[in-house]
Amino acid sequence: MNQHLDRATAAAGLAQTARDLYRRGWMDGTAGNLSARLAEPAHAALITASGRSKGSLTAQDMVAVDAVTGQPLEPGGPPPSAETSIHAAVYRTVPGCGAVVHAHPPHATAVAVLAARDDRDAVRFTDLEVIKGLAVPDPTAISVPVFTNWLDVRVIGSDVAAYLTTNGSGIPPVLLIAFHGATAWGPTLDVARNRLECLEALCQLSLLTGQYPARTEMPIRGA
Ligand SMILES: CSCCC(=O)C(=O)COP(=O)(O)O
Ligand SMILES: [Zn+2]
Repeated sequence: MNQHLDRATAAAGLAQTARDLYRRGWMDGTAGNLSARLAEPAHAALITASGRSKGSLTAQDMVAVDAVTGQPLEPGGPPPSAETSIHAAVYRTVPGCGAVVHAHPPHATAVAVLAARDDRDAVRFTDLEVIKGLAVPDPTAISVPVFTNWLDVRVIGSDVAAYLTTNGSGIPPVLLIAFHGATAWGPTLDVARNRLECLEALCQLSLLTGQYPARTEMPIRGA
């Protein structure tokens, strides 16, 4: 089933989701960006404009971009998110992806900081029930990749695309960016947001229990 949305529905859903995540403290100080695929034109997605407070977005704060390249489709409008290339990397490599959600949730971001300090490129979570919310074949353990927070965001996008292409299906639909935040995706905006919530819950529980996630034993990077 094609779950891609008309522009008004997509804009309303993105603004509502951004308000919700902002109120939770996951999008402070203009942090975060959200996108959803549009039913038309083909290959289009609507993404939040760059640098806006995510607590008070309106339909005018959404930008249509080519979902595969990330290029704006309506020149002269507001600039799309500075992190559009990461969204495009997910859309072009994950079949059926309808939405991407990026935020700076405190516990996920803390784990991304700790992992980077330990020079890890992935963190492993085991046993926690909430893993089941990530739609993975084996819910007893997952490895979540941690990407370098390159100043040139296009390089992060390239790294994400290479990882998703190499590792294919069966990997968790979430990632961490070192010293930065977390991203999740799914067939719909609600599913992508739920998955981001599951990742934040995993990170929170791991930190609360003193079980900072174990080093993954799997080489998960394609490159
Ligand atoms: C103060 S947040 C720095 C940029 C960032 O990480 C982010 O998520 C928001 O970037 P955008 O261009 O989408 O507003
Ligand atoms: Zn960010």
